[in-house]
Formats: sequence, structure tokens, C-alpha cells
Amino acid sequence: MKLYKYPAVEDWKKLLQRPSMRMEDIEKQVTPILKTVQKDGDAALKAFSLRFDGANIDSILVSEEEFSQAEKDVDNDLKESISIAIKNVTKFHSAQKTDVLKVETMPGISCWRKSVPIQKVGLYIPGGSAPLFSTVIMIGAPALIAGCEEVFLCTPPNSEGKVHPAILYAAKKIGLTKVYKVGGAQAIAAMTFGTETIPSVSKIFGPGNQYVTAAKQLATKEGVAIDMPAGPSEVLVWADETANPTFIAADLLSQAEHGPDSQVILVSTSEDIIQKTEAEVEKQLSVLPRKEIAAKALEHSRSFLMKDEAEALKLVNEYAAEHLILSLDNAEDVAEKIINAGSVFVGHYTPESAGDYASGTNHTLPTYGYAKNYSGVSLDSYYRKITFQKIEKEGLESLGPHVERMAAAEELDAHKNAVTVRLNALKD
Ligand SMILES: NC(=O)c1ccc[n+]([C@@H]2O[C@H](COP(=O)([O-])OP(=O)(O)OC[C@H]3O[C@@H](n4cnc5c(N)ncnc54)[C@H](O)[C@@H]3O)[C@@H](O)[C@H]2O)c1
Ligand SMILES: N[C@H](CO)Cc1c[nH]c[nH+]1
Ligand SMILES: [Zn+2]
Repeated sequence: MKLYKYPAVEDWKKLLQRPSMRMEDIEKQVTPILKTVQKDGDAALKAFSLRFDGANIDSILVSEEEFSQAEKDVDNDLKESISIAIKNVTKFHSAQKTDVLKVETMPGISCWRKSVPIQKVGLYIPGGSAPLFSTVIMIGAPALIAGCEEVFLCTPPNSEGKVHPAILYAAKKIGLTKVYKVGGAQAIAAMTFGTETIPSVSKIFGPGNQYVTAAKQLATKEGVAIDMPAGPSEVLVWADETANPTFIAADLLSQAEHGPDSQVILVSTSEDIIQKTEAEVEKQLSVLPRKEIAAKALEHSRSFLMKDEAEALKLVNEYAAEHLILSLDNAEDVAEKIINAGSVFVGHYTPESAGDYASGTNHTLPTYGYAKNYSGVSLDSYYRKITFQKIEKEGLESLGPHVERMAAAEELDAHKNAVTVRLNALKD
């Protein structure tokens, strides 16, 4: 991790850049995949699975037998942990339900807003470099809590054409039994256009690599909604002199190990903490099974020595990290001042991994600085909010003349007439 001491504000934008490929370059690779799936359907899905995953797929839909085998292959300890994760995620997301909001804006005029679940949603579960069964819980459980009618998931097969048993186990455990063996941009294309086997959906959820994320963004041009751009994982740790370098190094490596295009950032006003953390990162990295992946991510990761807390706060908000860890003595106070982040982990004993798996918050979060304008997945992501209104006769009598006047001023006589004919009827 390269260290930048007291970086000048005018250099921040460049120094805080993510390592991802340029969108135009990825689009060039992804667009032909989308077009081919739109044209050739299942045949294209099978061909891309062979090309990108080395898998020969017979049936794209996971069978009952595969689910039963998965049940046997997942050990009881892991089943217990999955249950706890489901319980906490369900508890946090169920609490996000809101009542119908009804307001009488004037006597005789009622306006209300109701959350209505999106009917057809497709979930993408990453599986290229690690089988992220925790994502099944994160984006599957809220879909069911919200009451979405059709919910299914797509995930890449391994080279034997199989889906990891924990993905199938977690899916069945939360009540999802339609799983399609297809990954990457081709899965996003299938959920966008539909194929012989996979139905098209109204909204696509789920994180993924740069190809998946670019495909999701392109899917929006076809009228499909997406949760958000949730690409390669990132974490920013802001640590003061009370932080423990062993903890911080572990947190940084936890996201660096996701992929070579992940990025981790350390911010501190203490050079001593930065140096000790760098040493710990080297030590812990050397024994990590995924050390090659993590080492690549560290090549474009950075440490920033800042002159004071105010400057550090500005830099942290400018980066808009997917995950922000506040390893600070006054972490709770600082948390109040965070305006750009996907999810914030407050205090020395809040590892980011807890949120990845089981504390209750959602791990599907905006990356690449999109935390400036997008939220992570929550129960709300599965609803549309529909507004309603009912106007009684007395309400129209008091509001109607104002609407007539405004419509006339906009020179929209038909709008005005829709009120006038009713007011005239009331006078008769
Ligand atoms: N932001 C979030 O909320 C969040 C959450 C979990 C994971 N993630 C990220 O998700 C990503 C998962 O990535 P992954 O690769 O392990 O799995 P993945 O399932 O996203 O992607 C695997 C697929 O990528 C496609 N692919 C691979 N190389 C390709 C190429 N050259 N051209 C076109 N397509 C290609 C293949 O079809 C393959 O099936 C990681 O970057 C991880 O950090 C993000
Ligand atoms: N850190 C990822 C989100 O960026 C989520 C995850 C799943 N499993 C492990 N981690
Ligand atoms: Zn993670």
C-alpha cells in the first residue's frame, strides 16, 4: 500500500480513484454477450458457461436431487451459523416495514402512500472466485419479507457444472427453490430479456464483478431496474492512535482478498499506526490462502496520513467507501458526521466481516463512489411506493378554484375543465 503524506486537496480525486477497468472497455466486452443472449436464449447461456466457467450445462435449472444433495453436503455447524445469519438479517429487514402513510392535506382531501412489492425479481449470486452463499441471505430474505411474488436466483456453475451446496442450502432454507446455473453478464442478460428457461424480471439484485456490474448498468437501458452498481469490494479504515494494528490489517485484508480489483484504504492522523498496520498487513498476508489475490488488490490500495481529524473526515466523505470502519476512540461521534458511505462499522470491535455475514445489515452495497448517490439494499429496494388520493365534494370546492387558476396560467384548458365540470355539477 503506497503511503501519501498530507496529500494536497487538488490531488485527492486522482489519488482516490478505483482500480477498475474503464466502463467503455468493459461495455465493449459485455454488449456482445447481452446481444447474443437476447438472440439465442438458452443456447447462448450454455455456450457462455462453457467459455467463461468451463462448464458443460445440461439443465440450467437446478434439480430437486441437487437440492437434496446440498442438504447432505453442508455440515451441521455451518447450518447453525446460516440460521443465525438468516435470523438477524430477517429481524433487521422486517423492522424496516413501514405503515401506510395517510395525510389530510386540507379538509376533504386525503393523500396516502403505500409500499407495493415488485412482482418479479431476479437475484444474482456471485460465484466466480468464491461461492458467496451469504449473498443469498442478503438479497433473498428481504425479497420474501417484502412479498415479491416471483423470486429466483442465478449463479455461475463451477467447472463440473455444479452450484456450491451452501448456496443451494441457503436458498432452500429461506424458501427459494428456483436456482439457475448461469453467471456473469449472460445471467444479467437472461434476467433482462428472458430465455426459454429463465423469465425476464422487473428488477435485478445482487453484486458481482466488473462484467456483472456493467451488464446490470446496461440492462437499465432495456427498462429493467437494478438495485445499484455493487461491484468489486472496498473498505476504508479510519484509525486513530487507539486502534489496534492487528485488527486493522485483518479488516483491510478481508476486503483485499475478494478480488484483484478490490481496493482498501487506510486513513490516519498517526504515522505510527500506519507503519505498524503496514507491517501487520505483510505478516498476515503471507499466511493467507488467497494471498496472491489480496496482494494484487494491495498494489492499488493506499494509506493516507492526514494533518487532523477535520481533513481526514473530508477525505473519508470524498472517497464514499462501500464499507467504512471507524476504528477511533470517538467513533460514535464521528459516525454522526459521515455523509457518504455504503455501511459504517463503528468502534474497534466491529469487524466488517460481521456485516458481510451475520450481524443483520445488508452486505449488498454501492462501490466505486456510488455511495454518494445510492443506498445499499434494504427492504425498500423491493417496493414501489404508490400514492393515492381521494377528494370529497367539500375538498374540491375549496381546492378546485386554485387548480383552475394554475391550469389557466399554464395555458392548459383541458386540465382546468376537469375541475370546472365538477364544480359546475356541484352548483346544480
Ligand atoms: N458490492 C457488493 O455489495 C459486493 C458483495 C459481494 C461481492 N462483491 C464483489 O463481487 C465480485 C464477485 O466476482 P467473481 O468474479 O468472484 O464472481 P461473479 O459471479 O461476479 O463473476 C463470475 C462470472 O464472471 C464472468 N467472467 C469472468 N471473466 C470474464 C470475461 N473475461 N469476460 C466476460 N465475463 C467474464 C463469468 O461469466 C463468470 O461466471 C467480487 O469483485 C466481489 O468483491 C461485491
Ligand atoms: N464484502 C462483500 C461485499 O462487498 C460481501 C461478502 C460476502 N462474503 C464475504 N463478503
Ligand atoms: Zn467481504
